[in-house]
Amino acid sequence: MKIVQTRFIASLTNNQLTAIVLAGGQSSRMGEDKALIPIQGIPMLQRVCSIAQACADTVYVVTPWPERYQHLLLPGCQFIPETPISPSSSSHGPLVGFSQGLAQVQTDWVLLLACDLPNLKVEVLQEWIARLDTVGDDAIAALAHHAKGWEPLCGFYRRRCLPQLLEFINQGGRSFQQWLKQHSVQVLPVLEPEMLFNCNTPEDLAGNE
Ligand SMILES: Nc1nc2c(ncn2[C@@H]2O[C@H](COP(=O)(O)OP(=O)(O)OP(=O)(O)O)[C@@H](O)[C@H]2O)c(=O)[nH]1
Ligand SMILES: [Mg+2]
Repeated sequence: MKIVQTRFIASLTNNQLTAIVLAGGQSSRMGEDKALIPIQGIPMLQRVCSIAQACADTVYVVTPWPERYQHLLLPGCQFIPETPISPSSSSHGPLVGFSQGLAQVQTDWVLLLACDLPNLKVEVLQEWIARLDTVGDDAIAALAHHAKGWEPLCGFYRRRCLPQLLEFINQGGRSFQQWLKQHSVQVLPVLEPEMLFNCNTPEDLAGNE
């Protein structure tokens, strides 16, 4: 008798994961809005959204400027217009933007992506997604790690971390690294570090062409 062993890998399907793309930074180092800069003819925000769509059925773009990006929104992607948390702050940073996106999420896990990641690879993200079911219950996130800390804007968060996140923000916290230090986070393996390349300056842009 032949015994066939099937290796069953439990994995989330696209409708069990939401993606949030952040597009609300000042781009002060770049000197122009990074989200709109074309890489191989496609604006960075649009590139990231199409990768996000390959991973999740629901894709939100959190931004204070939906009108600015309306023309490049892919069908199926939705804006979450960001609101200032204090009248004096024009930009409150990615952590607050993320919290406003997370508040709309219905799935257990969220893929969070910055809009300035021109080298993302769907296959690597899919591989990470396949691991999410094995992440310990105590972990609020699953992220890549490097010498300077976590890679917070290309990784996964549990929806249920929202109350802790809001508490941190209400106490004045604005740093992902500081927030993550307070919690258990699962490390994701980085086999292709170039996919995390972050395009912040004109030199980064020139080097990536
Ligand atoms: N929604 C939202 N996204 C933000 C905010 N601040 C930064 N981001 C996004 O977070 C990601 C990482 O931003 P950074 O590269 O650190 O910085 P930046 O503010 O865009 O640019 P710099 O001014 O050069 O630091 C990018 O996708 C930004 O668009 C914010 O206040 N709201
Ligand atoms: Mg950046």
